Amino acid sequence: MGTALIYDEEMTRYKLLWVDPACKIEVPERLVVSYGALVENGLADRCVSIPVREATDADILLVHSEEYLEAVKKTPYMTLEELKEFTLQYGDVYFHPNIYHCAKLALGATLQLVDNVMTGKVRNGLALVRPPGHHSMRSAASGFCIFNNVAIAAQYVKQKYGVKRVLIVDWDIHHGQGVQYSFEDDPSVLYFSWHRYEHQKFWPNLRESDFDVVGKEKGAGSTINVPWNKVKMQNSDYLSIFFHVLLPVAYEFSPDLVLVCAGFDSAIGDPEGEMCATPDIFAHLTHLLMNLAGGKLCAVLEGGYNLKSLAQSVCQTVHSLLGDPAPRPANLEGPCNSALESLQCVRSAHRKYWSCLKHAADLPTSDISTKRIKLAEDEEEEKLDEVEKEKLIAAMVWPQPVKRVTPPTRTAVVLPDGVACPDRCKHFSLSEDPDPLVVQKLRENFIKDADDKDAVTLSSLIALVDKMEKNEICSGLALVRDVSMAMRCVAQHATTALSNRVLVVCVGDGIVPHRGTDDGKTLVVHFSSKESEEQECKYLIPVCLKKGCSDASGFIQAVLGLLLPLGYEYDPSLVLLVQTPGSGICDSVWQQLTGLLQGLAQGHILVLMQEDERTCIDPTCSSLLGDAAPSLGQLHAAPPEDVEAVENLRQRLKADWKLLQTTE
Ligand SMILES: NCCCNCCCCCS
Ligand SMILES: [Zn+2]
Repeated sequence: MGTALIYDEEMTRYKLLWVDPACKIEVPERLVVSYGALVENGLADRCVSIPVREATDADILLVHSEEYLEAVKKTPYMTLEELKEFTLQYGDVYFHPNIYHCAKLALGATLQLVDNVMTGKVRNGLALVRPPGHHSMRSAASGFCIFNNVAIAAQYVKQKYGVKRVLIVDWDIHHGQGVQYSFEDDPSVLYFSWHRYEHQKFWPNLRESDFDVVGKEKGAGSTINVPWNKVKMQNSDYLSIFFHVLLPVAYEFSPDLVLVCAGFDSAIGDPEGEMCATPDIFAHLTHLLMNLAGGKLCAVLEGGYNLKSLAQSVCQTVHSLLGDPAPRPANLEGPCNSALESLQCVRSAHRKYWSCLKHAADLPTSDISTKRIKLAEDEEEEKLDEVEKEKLIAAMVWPQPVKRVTPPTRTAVVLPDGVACPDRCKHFSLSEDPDPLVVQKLRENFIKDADDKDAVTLSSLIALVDKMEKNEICSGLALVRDVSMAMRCVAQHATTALSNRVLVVCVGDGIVPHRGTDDGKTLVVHFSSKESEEQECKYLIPVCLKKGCSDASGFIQAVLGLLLPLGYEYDPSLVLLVQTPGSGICDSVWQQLTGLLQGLAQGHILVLMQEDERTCIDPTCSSLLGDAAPSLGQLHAAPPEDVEAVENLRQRLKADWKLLQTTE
């Protein structure tokens, strides 16, 4: 299934008609450069183009009041003076004779997107719209927003499709207070937002944007607010929140649909956010959400005011929606202290609502809620001259995102004779006889009993890895007689011949290679149900799960909170995913793991399985081909001893691996 792109240039036909410094950044060029970049990068053509429609009154009244709608309906006929007058009753927003029409198109575009995703016409998509929506409230416009596109979409799918649970991820740099107010007592809609806050000193300066506001009554726990109390947050800060707050809760919640308030003012260069996360981070944020809800993800444009980073971030998002491998998450370090403080506060505030956070630490000693009052007092701190600051931010530079091309072959498979090659995959075998020298070396190093078949298989694997290195093949699956031997052989070849870093993820109680773990060329993470005899060290990490990998909840929480942070910080050029017999892992969990790991190494992942594991071939290939993994369903609490084991491991390893930190 494809990716929808919903855009209409009519939404560029309104703009600020008077002087208002607070609104001058919200310009029609935001859509022009975003759509233009999608066309220029050949992305628009790869999407399913779906026409916008005008929202109806009924659509709008799902969230807004009749009196507000009636008032907005009058604006097309207002004079300039009347428009200014009408605007004064709201904050940081402006009206225009054509903005009501455009607001109906923005909402209509959003609903067209959710209709096409919910009916399976497409898997996911992006609605490129303005005016944005997440600040508008039941009876008020705010923050450039007229109708709350995403909040209405959530009510709409609940009503029209009987959707039980909707996750809204608001990665815009502002708090979508309008969305929060719509669902604060509604447990069926989980609203997650991070936002520049600076202890309530940043717009919209609301007390209810802080981490300790978690929802009301039945909705307690279904509002997650992550305040950024400093600017210049980076990729590591954003990923830490995904690994240690959003993803664990999202998997436990198990939404039927994911809506993204896709604001890109959280990217570097934006005058509003003043953050330092680079546009390619949205490739990963999107990818990390794409295995939820069976892949049903609707992204709706909110903010984004630096035309260059906005256009790049939009392209990164659409590349991922299309299934293109993400660029490697280069040189991540740990979250900064302020981010760590917010992380710890949010996890602490939500531990009584989410079993995945039950073991979260208490509030930090330096409880930041007290800072809110103190900072409010000393307002006189130096105010960098606005104009100077805007110049500095506009002058920010960052590397051009790398071109994201999908290799000619997406997935190659090495299978025993007589096993059919799954469709859409390419059967891989040696084009000519294996090089006798290579065979000789293999025999010396890896093959004890001189079984010629092994030599051919290993030679094929080496050739396959070489083609992945050249980006001719993206990913691979191989069924082999002896997975341990194959694992050691591939790891050795990749780290020596190709001087790479290899992340080896072993699932099951098989043997684990020790080579390369001391010089950091190989990072081995081994999930098994048995206490391991291996000596744990920085690059050899045994993860003992009592229930093994058969308990979906315990396993997936270990993947999200331990394996992904390790993998992203290690940033391998190849991922080796090995399933040894007896892992007990079920297909859907295996597919989630395979899907999530493809965010690493530009999607270069090689899966090794025992040759008699025939049932696993199709699910594994489906995931390697970029199909969304099936939803795991709502996850019960993970076995306490497994949670404990992962928690202890994280505490021990966080000195070496900063992305594992969850407390300051
Ligand atoms: N310095 C200008 C202040 C603008 N404040 C409102 C921002 C609304 C963003 C919507 S994503
Ligand atoms: Zn914003």
